[in-house]
Amino acid sequence: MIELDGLTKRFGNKVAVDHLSCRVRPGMVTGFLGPNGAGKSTTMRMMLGLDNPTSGTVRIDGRHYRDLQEPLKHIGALLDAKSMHGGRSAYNNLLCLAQSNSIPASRVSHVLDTVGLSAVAKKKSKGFSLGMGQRLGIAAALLGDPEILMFDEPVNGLDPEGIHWIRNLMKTLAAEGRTIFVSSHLMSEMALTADHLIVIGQGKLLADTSMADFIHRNSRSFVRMRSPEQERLRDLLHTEGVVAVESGNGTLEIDGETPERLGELAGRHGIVLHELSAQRASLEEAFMQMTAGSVEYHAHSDRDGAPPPPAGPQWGEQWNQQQPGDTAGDRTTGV
Ligand SMILES: Nc1ncnc2c1ncn2[C@@H]1O[C@H](COP(=O)(O)OP(=O)(O)OP(=O)(O)O)[C@@H](O)[C@H]1O
Repeated sequence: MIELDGLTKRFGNKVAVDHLSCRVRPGMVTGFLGPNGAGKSTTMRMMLGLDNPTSGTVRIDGRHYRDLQEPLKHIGALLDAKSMHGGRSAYNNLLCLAQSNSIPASRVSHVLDTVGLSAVAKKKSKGFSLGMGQRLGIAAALLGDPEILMFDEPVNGLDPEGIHWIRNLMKTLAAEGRTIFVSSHLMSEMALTADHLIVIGQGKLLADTSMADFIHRNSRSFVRMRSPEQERLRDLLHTEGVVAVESGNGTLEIDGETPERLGELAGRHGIVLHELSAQRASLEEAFMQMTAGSVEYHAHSDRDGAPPPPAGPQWGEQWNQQQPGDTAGDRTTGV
């Protein structure tokens, strides 16, 4: 378990992490989300004792990182894949780490095998591709067989096979009861990997909840219907008090109803349907919805001449408006 209590980090006037309090629990993959500059890397660096908090605390299994003896046996991390000594072989890089934490040399070969780098174990790591460097960083994280693992953008540079592999590795490690904490900007990948999400914006905690709950609260779900007898269908829905909105291409969108009820209704009146589908937003859409208009760093296209987006709601505002009552262990915090 990783415990953050009032964790705060200032760089001069810049508050990178702002009174962050949350728990990263064992037995699941917890995704760490936030737009560029939200404070994710700074938070992870403080967890590993690489940055000192301005105030607040972070504990690894109840202890400060600096108080852990042989820390690689408690927490393994992939933060910067380029942090390896380029002039050393993959094997020797890992051997040095192993020796500094009293880890038997046999683990080096074991983790190189796990990440698929055995064939290049004797090659200098400066010649490694981005993906190979990423695998070596993951091997280092696994070296001490720790109960807690932290990965910052682990799929960066990996090919599709590598992405599939790291996804399954994280799920397997979580199923063994370990604490897995992972950041990524790849929402589609995060949606497939994480069970739980911690979301921050401008250094503050915005959401600490299950993946399903996050998507449910931050996205619209509706039923889409299409029929060659659209007039009859519209009349029927109107008569039944169902509000349908036309969305172009002859489709109707209906909020607050189930496909089962609408399908049965159409069936009872002999109306042919060409489409009846439940529409649920993706994690990416839910994330964009939550962060709309409040991201710190926007890109603008010069070519389309579009003006910058209007000032939207602040981070987490929409989230806070949608609080029907938290479930145990799940919560959100206002900005
Ligand atoms: N050493 C530093 N000195 C000054 N400012 C810093 C330093 N490290 C981070 N910051 C600032 O703190 C804020 C948070 O940065 P951080 O790298 O933690 O964000 P992030 O969520 O990891 O971003 P990204 O998704 O782009 O990697 C940013 O505004 C960044 O410019």
